[in-house]
Amino acid sequence: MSPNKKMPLTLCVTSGKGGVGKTSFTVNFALALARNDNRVLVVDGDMGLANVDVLLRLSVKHNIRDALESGADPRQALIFARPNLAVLPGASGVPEMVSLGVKQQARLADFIKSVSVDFDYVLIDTAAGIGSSVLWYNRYSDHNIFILSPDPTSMTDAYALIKLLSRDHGIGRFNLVLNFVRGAREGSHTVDTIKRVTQRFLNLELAHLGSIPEDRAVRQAVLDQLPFVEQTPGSKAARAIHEMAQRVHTLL
Ligand SMILES: Nc1ncnc2c1ncn2[C@@H]1O[C@H](COP(=O)(O)OP(=O)(O)OP(=O)(O)O)[C@@H](O)[C@H]1O
Repeated sequence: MSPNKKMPLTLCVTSGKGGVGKTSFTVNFALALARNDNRVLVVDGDMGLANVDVLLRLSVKHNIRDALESGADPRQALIFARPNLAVLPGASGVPEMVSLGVKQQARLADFIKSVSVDFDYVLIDTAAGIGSSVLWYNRYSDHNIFILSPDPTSMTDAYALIKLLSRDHGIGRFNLVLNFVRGAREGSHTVDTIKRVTQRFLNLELAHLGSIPEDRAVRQAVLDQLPFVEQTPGSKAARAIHEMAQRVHTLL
């Protein structure tokens, strides 16, 4: 690497509650960034139940765990899924990868760093919950993107994870993406509520990167194993993703 080479910006996509659209967001946001001439790496950091490869219909030969254990060149595990877009597939059904020990964390950090150098953005799709791999990925990344839905359980779980990360892990900045929005009023009410609560009880200002409407195109794209920004580029969800990709500099 040349001494002046810019390091990639690493963004961790996380949520607290499961099923709120982290993987759909990560894959489609990555594609939108890739189409804006950025070189993007998606790391499937859901160490127990990986599925980035499923949404892109990729055939996986080596995953993150195989590459870590074999000591082979980590780049061999990368799949070049689209122009400007590579994927480091996660391990599925491997419970010990969910709770990382300190040594594993150090190896994973070296490993991800070594594959990241050729990219402008690294997006890490984490597991749901507050397992040690989720906390570690949040600490490792330059910035986080918190996906939540207007569902009160999603807000409660996001709040719990934000509290844990700010209190015990030194993270002071949180960027929200609201998903499954069914109307402007619901969207702004949800964002205002979580911002007010975190300001009042944690003394934290949350940033709002954008909102994605509930959109049948998203579910259909998952069923067809194609990203919705490709399958239905004119859909409301795809337009929302492209707008956020244009605003990515606000995370810096
Ligand atoms: N904006 C949306 N409109 C409609 N359906 C959506 C939307 N976003 C996500 N979904 C659907 O919600 C389901 C869960 O999405 P996804 O797998 O991306 O969530 P996740 O947070 O990554 O889940 P997990 O925590 O299990 O990893 C999928 O079936 C997806 O199609």
